[in-house]
Amino acid sequence: MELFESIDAVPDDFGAVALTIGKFDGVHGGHRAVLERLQQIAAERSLRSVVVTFDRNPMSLLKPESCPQPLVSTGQKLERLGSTGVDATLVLTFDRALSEVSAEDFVATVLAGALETRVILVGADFRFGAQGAGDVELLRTLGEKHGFEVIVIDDIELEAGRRISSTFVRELLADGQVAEAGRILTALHSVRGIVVLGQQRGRELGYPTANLERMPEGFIPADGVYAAWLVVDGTRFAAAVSIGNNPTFEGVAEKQVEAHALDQDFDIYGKRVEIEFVDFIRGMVKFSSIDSLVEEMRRDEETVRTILGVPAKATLYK
Ligand SMILES: Cc1cc2nc3c(=O)[nH]c(=O)nc-3n(C[C@H](O)[C@H](O)[C@H](O)COP(=O)(O)O)c2cc1C
Ligand SMILES: Nc1ncnc2c1ncn2[C@@H]1O[C@H](COP(=O)(O)OP(=O)(O)O)[C@@H](O)[C@H]1O
Repeated sequence: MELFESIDAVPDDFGAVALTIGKFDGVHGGHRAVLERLQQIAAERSLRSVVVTFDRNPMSLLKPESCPQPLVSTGQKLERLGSTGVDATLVLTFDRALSEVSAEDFVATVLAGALETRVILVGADFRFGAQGAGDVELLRTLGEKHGFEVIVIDDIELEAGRRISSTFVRELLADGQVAEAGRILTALHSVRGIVVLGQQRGRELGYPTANLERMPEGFIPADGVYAAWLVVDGTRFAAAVSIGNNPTFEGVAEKQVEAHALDQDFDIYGKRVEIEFVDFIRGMVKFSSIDSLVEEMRRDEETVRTILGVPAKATLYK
């Protein structure tokens, strides 16, 4: 996938395109269905398939108090978009200046200027331009002027009838339902960040944990214990993950996202690692003793083995 980080980066001879435009937060199943349709249309008409997206949620600038936490960072989003097979993604910096561009000027400079748009796929509720003044109707009118067709795509629904949306995935994650979220995302939900120093206690408990930096990439699921994969330098390790402020111990103010890789002993401080959530095991508990915490962690480890299909360590007889 080619990546353009501004309209100026699009080469003049890039060619005619079919495009879709949006936040694509999470690149969930609904997004993927749209991107498949986009690629079909592009192939039928010998056009290149392009996604136009933003470097942040426009709401973070326009209405920060009600802007939701993103499901994925821009980096994670671009990786996921790349895996869908689209030819290119144009990432627009959503700053004050862009927020003030009128609907007409946006179409003239981006869709009909930097890009040679022939087809655009949008949802029925698509809004664009300053104050969201542009709608599908206006886009159609502008399409006649600039020579592109507008195709409106229906909402993609789950079997249960609920619309697939980033909001739905966010609600599931905030409730710890990572397996269900993964089903809608069509990929495991993940967070990633640098491994930093924790309280240096894990090793003493028999469960060293790689603690992620304070603001990792990706939406942090509800506090609790999870079965997950810890990805280090491209290798996946089965892991028991804990999210919360370790209530058994006093004085951890910040929420910790930490992963214990089963059967491993490695030094991964300073590495950028990814945690892919598979299933929820239990909530965070304030134990009355460290022994009862460790006992529960042992049970968690066994549960992780069952969920991920990792056999128990071979017992060594001396
Ligand atoms: C599988 C697992 C389950 C955990 N469950 C709890 C828990 O229920 N309550 C709690 O206070 N801490 C829990 N923790 C977090 C531990 O308190 C924490 O890993 C330990 O204090 C080490 O912290 P450190 O990495 O900052 O040294 C859990 C950790 C793991 C790996
Ligand atoms: N199996 C393992 N899973 C996770 N981290 C491990 C493991 N074995 C060793 N480590 C290393 O030990 C560190 C965690 O040790 P710990 O005593 O919990 O200290 P901290 O409080 O800094 O997390 C990790 O950051 C990692 O570098």
